[in-house]
Amino acid sequence: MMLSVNRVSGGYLTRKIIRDISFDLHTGEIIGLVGLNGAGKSTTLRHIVGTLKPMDGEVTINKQDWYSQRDKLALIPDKPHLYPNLTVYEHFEFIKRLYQINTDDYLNTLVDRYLIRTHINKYPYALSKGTQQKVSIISAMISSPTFLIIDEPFMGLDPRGLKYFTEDLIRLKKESVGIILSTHMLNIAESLCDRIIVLHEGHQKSYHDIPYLTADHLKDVTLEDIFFSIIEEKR
Ligand SMILES: Nc1ncnc2c1ncn2[C@@H]1O[C@H](COP(=O)(O)OP(=O)(O)OP(=O)(O)O)[C@@H](O)[C@H]1O
Repeated sequence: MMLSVNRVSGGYLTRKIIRDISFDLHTGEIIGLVGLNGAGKSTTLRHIVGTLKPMDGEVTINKQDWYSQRDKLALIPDKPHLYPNLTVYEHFEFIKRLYQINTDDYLNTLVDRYLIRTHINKYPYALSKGTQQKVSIISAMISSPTFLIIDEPFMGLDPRGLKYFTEDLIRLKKESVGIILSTHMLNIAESLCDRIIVLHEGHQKSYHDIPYLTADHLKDVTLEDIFFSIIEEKR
């Protein structure tokens, strides 16, 4: 199965932020999206999950319109969007009903893995930022998406959460989930991703396979070196 971003341009009202973005995401691969603050990473992801409609171009899943395929997508946003009037338990129940999930096995595994059990009856206001982020991660994972779209997930996580989340991304990739990961952590992007897109001022500046980045002629070059050479080109 393939998610295709075909020459997508878009932004907010009349303000165009991203221009002519194109790539294909296959199931079982992780694409990293990196760029400076304001480069347009979140805006790109919003076009993929359908929060924003492209001004030009289109997003398709298996060549079908995004709308008909939207249940195959899940988003982990950079800031968790939790409902203030629902407890953690009620959030998970809501997702279970929405996606008609009949078993708690996977949910229970994740709740223990991310140490959420003691918070299960709390409302979002009583949760730390990192715990809210974990609730958002679990909510996205239990919906068993074909494509998981992730916006800068690492910032609020403690070292243990970071380790388990990174391992979960590798597991999901093995289970044939296609993942887009927007992040500022270039070392994590380099180790986890199959391909990297560098976005700069709304333009897709580089789109490389990790095998290309680690090929002989670039063997002493890191993603960080490539990143800086791209973003400082014009200065
Ligand atoms: N809701 C919005 N309404 C209007 N403009 C917005 C909105 N969200 C973002 N922008 C603008 O779009 C541009 C790109 O922002 P975006 O959040 O996509 O960047 P980013 O690469 O994700 O940055 P960061 O790394 O800081 O998260 C910025 O100039 C920002 O001001």
